[in-house]
Amino acid sequence: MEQISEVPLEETDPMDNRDNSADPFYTPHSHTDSESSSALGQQHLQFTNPWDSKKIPKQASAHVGLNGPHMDAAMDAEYMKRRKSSLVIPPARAPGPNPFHYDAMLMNPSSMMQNNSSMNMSEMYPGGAPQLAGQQQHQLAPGQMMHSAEHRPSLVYQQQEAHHIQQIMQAQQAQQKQINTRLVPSLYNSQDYQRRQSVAATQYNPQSYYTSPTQNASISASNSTTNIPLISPYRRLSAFPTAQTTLSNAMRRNPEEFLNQQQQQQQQQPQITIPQMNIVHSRQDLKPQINKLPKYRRASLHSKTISPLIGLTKNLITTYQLCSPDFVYQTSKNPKRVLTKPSEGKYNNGFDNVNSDYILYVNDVLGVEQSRKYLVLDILGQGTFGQVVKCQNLMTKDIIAVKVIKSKSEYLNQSLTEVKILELINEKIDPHNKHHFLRMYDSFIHKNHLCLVFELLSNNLYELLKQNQYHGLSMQLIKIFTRQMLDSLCILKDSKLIHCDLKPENILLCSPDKPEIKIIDFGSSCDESKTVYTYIQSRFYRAPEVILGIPYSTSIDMWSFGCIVAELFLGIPIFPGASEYNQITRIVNTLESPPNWMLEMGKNTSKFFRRTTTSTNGNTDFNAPNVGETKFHLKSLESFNREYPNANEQPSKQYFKWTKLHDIIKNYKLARNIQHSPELIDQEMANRECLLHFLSGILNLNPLERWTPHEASMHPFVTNQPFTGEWYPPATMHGNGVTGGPSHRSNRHLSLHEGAAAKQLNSLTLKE
Ligand SMILES: Nc1ncnc2c1ncn2[C@@H]1O[C@H](COP(=O)(O)OP(=O)(O)OP(=O)(O)O)[C@@H](O)[C@H]1O
Repeated sequence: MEQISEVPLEETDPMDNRDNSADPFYTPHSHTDSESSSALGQQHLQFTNPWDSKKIPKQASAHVGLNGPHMDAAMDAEYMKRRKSSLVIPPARAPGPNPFHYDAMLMNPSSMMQNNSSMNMSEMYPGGAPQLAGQQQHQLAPGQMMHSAEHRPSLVYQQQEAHHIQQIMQAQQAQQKQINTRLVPSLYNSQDYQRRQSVAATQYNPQSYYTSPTQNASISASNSTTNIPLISPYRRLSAFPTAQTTLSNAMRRNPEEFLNQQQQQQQQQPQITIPQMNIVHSRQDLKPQINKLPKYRRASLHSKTISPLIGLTKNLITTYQLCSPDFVYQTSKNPKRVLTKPSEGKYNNGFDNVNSDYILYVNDVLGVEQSRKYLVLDILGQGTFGQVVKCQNLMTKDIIAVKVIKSKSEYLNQSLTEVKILELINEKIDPHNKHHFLRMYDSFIHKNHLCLVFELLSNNLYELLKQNQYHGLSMQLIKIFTRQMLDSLCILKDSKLIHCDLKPENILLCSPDKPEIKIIDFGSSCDESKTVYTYIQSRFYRAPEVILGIPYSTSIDMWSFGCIVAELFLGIPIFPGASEYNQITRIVNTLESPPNWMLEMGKNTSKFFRRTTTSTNGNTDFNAPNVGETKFHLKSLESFNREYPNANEQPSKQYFKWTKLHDIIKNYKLARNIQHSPELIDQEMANRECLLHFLSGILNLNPLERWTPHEASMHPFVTNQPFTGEWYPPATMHGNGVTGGPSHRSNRHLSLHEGAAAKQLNSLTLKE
């Protein structure tokens, strides 16, 4: 099989292709292309880790509407404002007319009226016929307005505010003389409309039919133009109080008596209770009150009521159909949105872009066989090997994920290995789908592209951290993920399979609301006895033995696993190396130097380390032949740049205040909600102690001492047994050649193991 070419030390790393748009670790030097994004095109919902209420950051808490200690006053006020407006309940309404008639009328009232001449007014407007301001103005001279007064009150749908009423009462005498000629509904004042919209119907007061002379003057002026206020007539009508014609006659005969009667009637009528705003102090206060049959909700097509939220989201198509019976939804009529970037055709008869990626459009169909046709719905991610799209099986209607591999032969060949390994895992190794491996359903070729059909999963762990504003997850959640990853790693080790590309991007949640994960992307995987490639693993998660160029085994997955666990705690990668030199520098500075036997064996050791030999007289002689004790020193930045001027290595960016793993973990900031509880702080610090011990057993530079997944599974961090400060893995059948022992063995012990280690590693075939 053709090997993906080795990349010179100073070049960018093809394994790094995460979406770096908001990544604090993004440096152009450290990644290949920012287009290659695992989250390309995805809309990132603001994720607030549902299993980690403790750690929800301030911003995130606002997103989910959580109130409480995380909210500051300004946010609180804004939050309340939004809640207030959503609590305003519309007034009781007569059955509404077809809103489309109204809209059309607003556009062209006269033609609309003509078009609807066959329809009688009561059919169109069951609540009473509205009169549009402009239309009214056109048809009636000021003196004539009273003739249509029977209809006019029907247009008044909102109550006046208290001070208006007072004004009205004062002007009542004057109005009595003019009432027949000056009764103009205040509705036409669109500002009033806007202001009153949130005032509920219980304050409805017939006095509001009257307007003050000053108001009338301004209204008359505004109505003298043909402007139609930008108010939906549907809304006007919907709030229209019924039986207005008789009322207005009575009102005209004796307005004073009428008003008194109305006031008395109103006092006798039971008051409608409007929901009151309450300040939300805690989560408890957010308990929703659910009415089985809420008022004012529109009916669905099946005569059940549906909430406005459902109506405008889940039931959008039904909502459209209710508004316009002619509306028919057809996906095929949707415009085809391109999902691939760049979208210009270059190869494969224009089907592929410059990167040999198939140019995908929404509503494309992948596959030709009847039962294997997949309708493209959206993009899920993009990686080195191709694009992953959300699709629907046109026959079964199942929603699945399809990975469309690039059409280049090296990617195709490598992906055929992924197919073989996934088939092996799905059919033989984990036939009952119990060990957190991705399921593959099908594979086929479409326009020279290998397509792999997978079960649809949710966000990957990198996206999870990103959406959590790069804050670490709770201990509880880290433990849940750790157990599942270890379960998979045990199975892989027993099957002698190496994943070779474990990273947060390749661990996906099964669904957004459950802490259940699966491991994906077996495109770089291999059998432990066939470790063909030396340039493997994404840099941040690359094991020291791979960097140094010595034979490797399943223990490289354990290194990546350790880096992932640390990242889940810290929220950001523990070793975010900008180059291989930078990567090994970070590892050495944070942990320790690799043992001598590794450096002696490493093909790449001389790139990064300077060998010194202590001569017999005790002087350090860099160039002396091997006499006395040999030591390795990491090259300084200056000497590395002198040797490899093209590398142009930059000083390490410091993402943590502390250098050593111990200090980084211990001093990591405490979650806000435990900061004031000494008890919770003690518990957190005990958990950190245990995590630190766990990590130091896994992030052991010596692959032969690094804990195996079976050993790690027995650690108190995983089992939740009490951690006493010391723990040694019990001897297991699954060791790395050295059974048991703490991560920090003495140098004396190490030297004893060196011979055995070298022997064992040499027995692994290294084909290059
Ligand atoms: N089954 C799936 N369901 C949902 N999303 C998926 C699925 N498989 C992959 N993805 C998304 O697509 C991204 C890329 O997938 P994958 O890692 O398989 O591609 P790749 O080309 O092999 O990437 P890499 O560069 O890591 O090798 C993943 O990080 C994930 O976000």
